[in-house]
Amino acid sequence: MPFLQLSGLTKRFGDVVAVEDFSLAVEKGEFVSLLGPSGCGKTTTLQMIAGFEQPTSGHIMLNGRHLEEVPARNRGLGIVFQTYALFPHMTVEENVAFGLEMRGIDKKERARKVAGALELVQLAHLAKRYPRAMSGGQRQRVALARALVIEPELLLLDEPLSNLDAKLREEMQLELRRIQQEAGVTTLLVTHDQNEAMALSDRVAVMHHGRLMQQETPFHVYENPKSSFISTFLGKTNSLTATLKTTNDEGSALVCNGMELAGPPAHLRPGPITVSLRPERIEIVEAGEAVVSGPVIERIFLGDQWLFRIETPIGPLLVVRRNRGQREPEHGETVHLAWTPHHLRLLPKEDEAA
Ligand SMILES: Nc1ncnc2c1ncn2[C@@H]1O[C@H](COP(=O)(O)OP(=O)(O)OP(=O)(O)O)[C@@H](O)[C@H]1O
Repeated sequence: MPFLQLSGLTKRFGDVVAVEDFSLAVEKGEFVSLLGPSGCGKTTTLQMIAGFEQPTSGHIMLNGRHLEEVPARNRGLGIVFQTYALFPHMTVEENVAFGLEMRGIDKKERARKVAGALELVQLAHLAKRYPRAMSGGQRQRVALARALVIEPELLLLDEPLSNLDAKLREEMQLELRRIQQEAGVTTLLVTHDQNEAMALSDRVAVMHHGRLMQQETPFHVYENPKSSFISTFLGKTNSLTATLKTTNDEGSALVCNGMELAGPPAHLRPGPITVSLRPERIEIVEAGEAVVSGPVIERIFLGDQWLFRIETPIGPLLVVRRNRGQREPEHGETVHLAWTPHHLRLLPKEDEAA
């Protein structure tokens, strides 16, 4: 039996179905992200696990116990919110010690555990500080130490890094992963930030309209999205409308804006489909090798990479190239593009409306 098992979890608020028939299994020590756009039901799912919301139906099992009947305070979970929720009148060590005090842990043991938790988040030197005299990143570490000090069976993180600026957020992502692995704690993270979910998680569970759409490793979800919603939500992609003409074990034939294209074998019926082509899969080639050609209509330098938008007969294509310090096409210059057919992902058309 998995360490955490959500089975058929559903939550309705009046007419609104916030979470629908959501099932997910998480193994001990695993880091899983619930990823999805605003309003897809991520927080509601976390709140049901935490015990702040009652499921309309479904079950939550943690380490062999049914959690539905257990009051929030007795679930023994570590929780970190976006706002950190530190006590402003308490020092860092008092904040971290609070949960232990509530549990009646004696002073000596408390001091030992607090020291260990502050060590883990690398804040031992700031134990006597007050939260107001700390940066956002440091406060976030205090919140983490406070959640981890009780040695929770499960750590729940609700958008914990979204109040930090971009650079600090990236640093804290690495930190969060290190801390989670060192503590070995099973972790569920709620985020709408695909980079964060990919950087941190063993597995990503993508949600849309209260439902679980796909749950696999970040690499697998990125490379093999099940729907066009997922392919556009996770990373950048070129989404093309096409018609699948024929398919067999060798490959498929597509028509996109009147142009014939070769694709990989498809598990779809002939007819309208969506084709996803990742920008980093498109190469700039010589005229003779081109699948499509067209002028550069946008050219953006991002330091480590270049983004180009090329006007082609199958529509504008986004192309990403690693900056290697070499000459890159100019605005208006005609470029020739190619890709291998098996890099196309053929997805059902209906998904777009979902
Ligand atoms: N207490 C509530 N009463 C009524 N509707 C609610 C309540 N809480 C959430 N909802 C609705 O349920 C849906 C899911 O909300 P939820 O907060 O779980 O989404 P989310 O994916 O976490 O979004 P965000 O990232 O914006 O917080 C939304 O349509 C929301 O308006």
